[in-house]
Amino acid sequence: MLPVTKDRVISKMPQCYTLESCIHYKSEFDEHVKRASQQRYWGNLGLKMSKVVMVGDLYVGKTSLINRFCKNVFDRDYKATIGVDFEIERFEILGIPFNLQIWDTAGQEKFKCIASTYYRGAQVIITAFDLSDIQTLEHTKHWVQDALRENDPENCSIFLVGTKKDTVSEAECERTEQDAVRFATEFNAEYWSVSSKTGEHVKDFFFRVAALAFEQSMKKELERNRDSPTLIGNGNLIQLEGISAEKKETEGQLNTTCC
Ligand SMILES: Nc1nc2c(ncn2[C@@H]2O[C@H](COP(=O)(O)OP(=O)(O)OP(=O)(O)O)[C@@H](O)[C@H]2O)c(=O)[nH]1
Repeated sequence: MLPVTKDRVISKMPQCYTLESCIHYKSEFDEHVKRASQQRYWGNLGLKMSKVVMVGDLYVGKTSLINRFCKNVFDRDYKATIGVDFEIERFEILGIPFNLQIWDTAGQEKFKCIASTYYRGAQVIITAFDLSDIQTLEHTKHWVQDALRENDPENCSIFLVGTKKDTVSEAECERTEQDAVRFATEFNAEYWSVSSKTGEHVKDFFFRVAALAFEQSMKKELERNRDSPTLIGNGNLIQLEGISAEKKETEGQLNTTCC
């Protein structure tokens, strides 16, 4: 099993990728897992939700991918996304509730300016292309650039997803994947191929997204906690006979001056 790293490109999705294994194989994670058992420790962390934005050309299957995962449905009729839409999907990782807020954005040019206002604050950017339409792959670069413009690249995980796997032959898929992996390497993304129609790889893909987002948000919290040393009380909190210690001290100083 391959270790989980942000910058590794998966040319072929390992079938055995599960949320548990993703987490388990991160060596750095062991330390966190131990601490996770200390409920008080986790109780102090604000691990709740990560924002995911899905971008890509119109008709590549962004809405279908989200609907397959969140509602387990597939609609063969095309209904263009107008502006944006979102779903919240709940996970429990290491016993900790963790949500993904998945934003579906419109691929149509006329809605792009509305959709792009929702890119901000994303921890995960998913850029989708149609495996049967190579042009849509070429456009992913621009979609990622646009999404990154609104975010800190250091804090974003990027996924490149080839959709409609059921519509291409094995050979055609492999040919396109060679280009896709090249693109993914260029923008430091993980590559996956899925079919919303059959459901192939869809669940594993979103589990992987959740695992990475969770790990990212946990690391951020740990760093934040490390930077701010625990303060046990302060002048305003420790009360001496109804007057704060800080106030007493000030008064004491005043008194000393007077006498
Ligand atoms: N065969 C097949 N068709 C798919 C798949 N995913 C999506 N489609 C079809 O492709 C068309 C476009 O899908 P959407 O999910 O609406 O595409 P979109 O990227 O959200 O489009 P915009 O909202 O305009 O940006 C629809 O007719 C879907 O039924 C798939 O995995 N296999």
